Amino acid sequence: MVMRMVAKSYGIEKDYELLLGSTTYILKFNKCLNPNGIEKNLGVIPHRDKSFMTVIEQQEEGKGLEIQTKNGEWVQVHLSPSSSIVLAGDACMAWSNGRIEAPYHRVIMQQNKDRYSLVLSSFVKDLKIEVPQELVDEDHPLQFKAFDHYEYIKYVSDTTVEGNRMKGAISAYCGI
Ligand SMILES: O=C(O)CCC(=O)C(=O)O
Ligand SMILES: [Fe+2]
Repeated sequence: MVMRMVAKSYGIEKDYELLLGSTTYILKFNKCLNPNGIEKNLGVIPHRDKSFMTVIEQQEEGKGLEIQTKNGEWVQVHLSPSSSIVLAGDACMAWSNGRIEAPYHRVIMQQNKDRYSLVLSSFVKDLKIEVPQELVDEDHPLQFKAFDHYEYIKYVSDTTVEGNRMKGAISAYCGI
């Protein structure tokens, strides 16, 4: 829904519909353990999602998820149990020719209890992700070559933890 609106505003609905036809989803149940008094314990390491899009629901109201701003500051995302947050992943950033930023995020544990969240991620299967022509012009030269999403995931997992932490993994993989 969010993506459909974004695609419409860029005039690339047809390209988006094509991707949607090849989209698969993975639902992950995430548990971060009680930090047992350790202040500001890291729950999830800073990363950019390797998915196309991610939707996060946090079980309880509270702090935890943080997103890094362009000037390097970490800001807390306040999520109520009835709301979700939509994050763009690396694949969406590349597809949009860098127009849609995949946020660098992490989870910081600040309460003395386990934290549960539901993470729904989308991936594009059996179709190369290619920047729509409409998003390339003199002011916006092509930034990413066409790529296979699952090959990209394989590339990242082959480079182990380092690959997952790498902020610029997608640029290293298919950047121009
Ligand atoms: O649990 C969360 O709120 C975020 C988890 C996350 O960033 C991820 O699984 O990629
Ligand atoms: Fe994430």
